Amino acid sequence: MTQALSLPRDRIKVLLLEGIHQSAVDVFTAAGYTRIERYDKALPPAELAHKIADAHLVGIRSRSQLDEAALSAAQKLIAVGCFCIGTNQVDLAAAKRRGVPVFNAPFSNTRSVAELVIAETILLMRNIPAKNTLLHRGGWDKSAADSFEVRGKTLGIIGYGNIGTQVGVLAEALGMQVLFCDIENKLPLGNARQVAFAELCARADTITLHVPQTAQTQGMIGAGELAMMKDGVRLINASRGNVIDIGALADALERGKLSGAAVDVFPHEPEHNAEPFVSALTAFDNVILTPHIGGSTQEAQANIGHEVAAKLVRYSDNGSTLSAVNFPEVSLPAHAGKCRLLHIHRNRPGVLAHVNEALAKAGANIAAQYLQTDADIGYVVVETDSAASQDALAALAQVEGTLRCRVLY
Ligand SMILES: NC(=O)C1=CN([C@@H]2O[C@H](COP(=O)(O)OP(=O)(O)OC[C@H]3O[C@@H](n4cnc5c(N)ncnc54)[C@H](O)[C@@H]3O)[C@@H](O)[C@H]2O)C=CC1
Ligand SMILES: O=C(O)C(=O)COP(=O)(O)O
Repeated sequence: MTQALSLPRDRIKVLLLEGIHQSAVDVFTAAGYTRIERYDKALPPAELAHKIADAHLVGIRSRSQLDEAALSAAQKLIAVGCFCIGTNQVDLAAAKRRGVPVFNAPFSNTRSVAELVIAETILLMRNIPAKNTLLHRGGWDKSAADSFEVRGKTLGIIGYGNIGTQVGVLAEALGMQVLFCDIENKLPLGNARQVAFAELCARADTITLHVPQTAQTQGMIGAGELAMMKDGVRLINASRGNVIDIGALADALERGKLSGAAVDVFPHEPEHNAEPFVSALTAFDNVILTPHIGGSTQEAQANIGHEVAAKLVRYSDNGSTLSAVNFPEVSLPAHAGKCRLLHIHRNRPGVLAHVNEALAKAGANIAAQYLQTDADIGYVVVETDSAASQDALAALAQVEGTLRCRVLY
């Protein structure tokens, strides 16, 4: 698919879904992007395909599925912004094949998730969920049985990335011992120790999951893994819903293997606030259930809105792909007085020579050139004089292997 775009900002359609914060709108508006369409929920597939068809910049959160079908409906798409951390809801390879970079906010809601997890660690160690429910029903159970301080207890963190490390630091400040597992060797913060999964399970009083959704993490906690954990363990999942086998978790809770759990993410989450929530876990008073709000704080949402909108504006205005999750990263200076041509192509031998030939034939004088490639695509940015830019763009669009090209003034 080849697409040449050269649009004034007020004709670029920005589609924002899932209640993205006003801060994003403010960034777009201040930058001159006034054609903004906003929805406070995710759209069902047919409506999404319809709305995305003429969108140039699309902003989503964790709910909207930008799969092959949705992306193929998005013929004008320049870039996608995930206004969250996870990008598993986007077919990143399909976006890349179309020359569409995807951005996210890799740490704007990290602290919010970490604070929730620490709060849940304390509440679970004190058996507050079941006690709270009992009082709401008119009961009273004043007892210290099976209630513990977190001080001196062991927290096991699975996935020691941005969130896992924050949780670890906060847990140590409360006097907890921290063990963690990760597929990578990680620098332990404070007195945390990286251990094998079996050791973490054997020693942790509370286990919290902070892995991304990948083929490897799907169902990574099932009956076998739960059996390896200490009797009476507390389990927290604020990562992704399919990381835990919910049937196995419900079974372990039923048998009293676990003293409690806190779950923020589910294999099936309601599409919107009016849809009922159905889960085997609603049967357990000792389970804290939250509606995927780990990152839903005013601070996080305002920061994310600002951060991701700024990345989309920067790419749209000057071609910078810095921190794109599926694209060669190019950080570009401003291009005052020059016009900038962006060319995204399949990474095959000789493409750059053809790009330069095309530019030469169009009479474009190259003032600066930037190139980054990965195994699949190449991204070339060329600065030239504006007189030749339309001819140069037309010539670039003809280069074999072109995925997208645009001109920026
Ligand atoms: N509940 C919520 O509202 C939120 C949920 N999340 C979820 O939390 C996840 C983690 O976020 P971050 O810490 O920012 O990500 P990150 O990428 O900084 O850290 C993830 C860590 O997990 C490790 N990992 C990957 N596969 C693993 C495996 N099979 N076993 C053990 N470790 C593995 C990685 O090496 C990395 O250290 C996100 O991908 C997202 O799905 C993020 C924000 C909010
Ligand atoms: O940041 C993430 O990955 C999250 O899971 C948060 O998703 P949300 O923006 O609340 O839909």
